[in-house]
Amino acid sequence: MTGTEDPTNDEMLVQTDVSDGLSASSMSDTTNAETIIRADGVDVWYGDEQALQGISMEIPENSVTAMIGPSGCGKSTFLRCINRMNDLIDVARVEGSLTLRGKNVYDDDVDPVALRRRVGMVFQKPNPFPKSIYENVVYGLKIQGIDADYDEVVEESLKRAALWDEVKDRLHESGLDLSGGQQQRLCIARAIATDPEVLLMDEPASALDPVATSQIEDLVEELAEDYTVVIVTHNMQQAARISDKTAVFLTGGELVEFDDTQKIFENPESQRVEDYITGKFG
Ligand SMILES: Nc1ncnc2c1ncn2[C@@H]1O[C@H](COP(=O)(O)OP(=O)(O)OP(=O)(O)O)[C@@H](O)[C@H]1O
Repeated sequence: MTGTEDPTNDEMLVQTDVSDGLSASSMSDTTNAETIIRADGVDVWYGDEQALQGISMEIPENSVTAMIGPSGCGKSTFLRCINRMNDLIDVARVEGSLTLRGKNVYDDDVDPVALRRRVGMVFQKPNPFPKSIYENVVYGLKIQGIDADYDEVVEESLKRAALWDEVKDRLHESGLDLSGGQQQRLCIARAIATDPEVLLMDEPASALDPVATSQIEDLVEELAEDYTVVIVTHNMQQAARISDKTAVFLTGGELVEFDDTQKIFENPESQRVEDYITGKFG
């Protein structure tokens, strides 16, 4: 997506959600943080091909959890399980249990639309809608018919996304006129304007230059004070810098190790993980 097109189906889905009204709690001490997402034996198939095998992990709230591993090992697939974006792929089948605050998101009575409001998503390439900065931020609220003080939401969301100072004098100019890094922060502002609990980020900095990447990394760390961030990255240094927990997936869709980030990078249990993070393969 070049940023000049209409919103894709995925973006529209994330933005057209209807609220079930649950809001984030705030907890800054990740050591004692409660589990917000628990995967237990999650298997995913695309047709006959198994993409994830028996994934189990507990993600603490108000923390950054990184998913790393070689291309095709299932990181994005796992991310998309959390807000049921895989529902949109006809051939995808998910088994096992994946709970958000104790409720299995795959239960029949869970509305995927309401779920996606609690679990926002930021995509790899910045994809502002072809609208003003202001309209981008309030888009989700407006199409959900949520009445709010839009001016306040815009200011608050842009401040939380560390973009306010750069755009406060041109809120009615097009979001597409911003730099790539600013566009991605605008997309983050758009994702948090509807007050989700979890933010899923699929390689949010991979299309950005080093300065913009560093701004996004700082922002992710700040966002974890109010949100639970789950981020897929190809960049191991980035995972080491910004995450509290790291999940290492390896070929075949296996979660080989999940632990505190420092442990994974300094003293992993698995030889395969050590080989991967020291660059012996992948
Ligand atoms: N829509 C789909 N239809 C069929 N197979 C798919 C689909 N999406 C992913 N796959 C397959 O599932 C496996 C895992 O893919 P996934 O994109 O989750 O991996 P990844 O670790 O995120 O890869 P990358 O780092 O390259 O983005 C791959 O074999 C991929 O080809």
